[in-house]
Amino acid sequence: MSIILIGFMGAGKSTIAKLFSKNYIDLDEYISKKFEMEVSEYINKKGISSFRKIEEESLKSLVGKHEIISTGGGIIESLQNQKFLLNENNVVYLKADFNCLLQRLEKDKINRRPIFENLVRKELEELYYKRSIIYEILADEIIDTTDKKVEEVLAILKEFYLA
Ligand SMILES: Nc1ncnc2c1ncn2[C@@H]1O[C@H](COP(=O)(O)OP(=O)(O)OP(=O)(O)O)[C@@H](O)[C@H]1O
Ligand SMILES: O=C(O)C1=C[C@@H](O)[C@@H](O)[C@H](O)C1
Ligand SMILES: [Mg+2]
Repeated sequence: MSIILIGFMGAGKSTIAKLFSKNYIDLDEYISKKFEMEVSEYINKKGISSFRKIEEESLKSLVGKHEIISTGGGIIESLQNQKFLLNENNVVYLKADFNCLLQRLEKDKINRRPIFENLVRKELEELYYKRSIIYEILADEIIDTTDKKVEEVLAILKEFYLA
């Protein structure tokens, strides 16, 4: 079994997965290593549809092989992935208020996110609300990370799965 973390950009999926288990895989990192370029570069060069296809193949091939998987925020843009995630039993939605996510994303100088960088605030907010409904439907567990430290979120996840 694999725990699969879903949620909007900045929810902390990659951060939490790395801390939860050595046997983690981050989909963005996996794709980046496989194609020897940053995800942002891949999207800019090959387009978002191509990236979504790669995400679909990667998710399917990695589930079951790692204790925890952190997905990219847009994993649920694919209907195929939505169906796939609906059939999985350990999908955890890391959620947070829009303003909280915005603050985290603005502070994060390490990761580049074309979807975040290329949208104005209103567009990003619309995307957030559109996606939030889908994350909720697909989730088996939901952790609200708003105003929670990384360590607190990690402790809640461990309570669910390691207690
Ligand atoms: N609970 C938290 N409190 C404060 N900052 C956080 C928290 N979780 C993550 N962060 C910070 O927010 C930024 C984004 O985190 P992270 O890259 O883990 O998000 P993500 O969900 O993987 O996003 P993406 O969908 O783009 O991959 C990082 O700088 C991280 O340190
Ligand atoms: O929310 C999104 O659509 C994305 C989130 C990131 O994790 C990356 O997967 C990429 O930048 C796209
Ligand atoms: Mg991530």
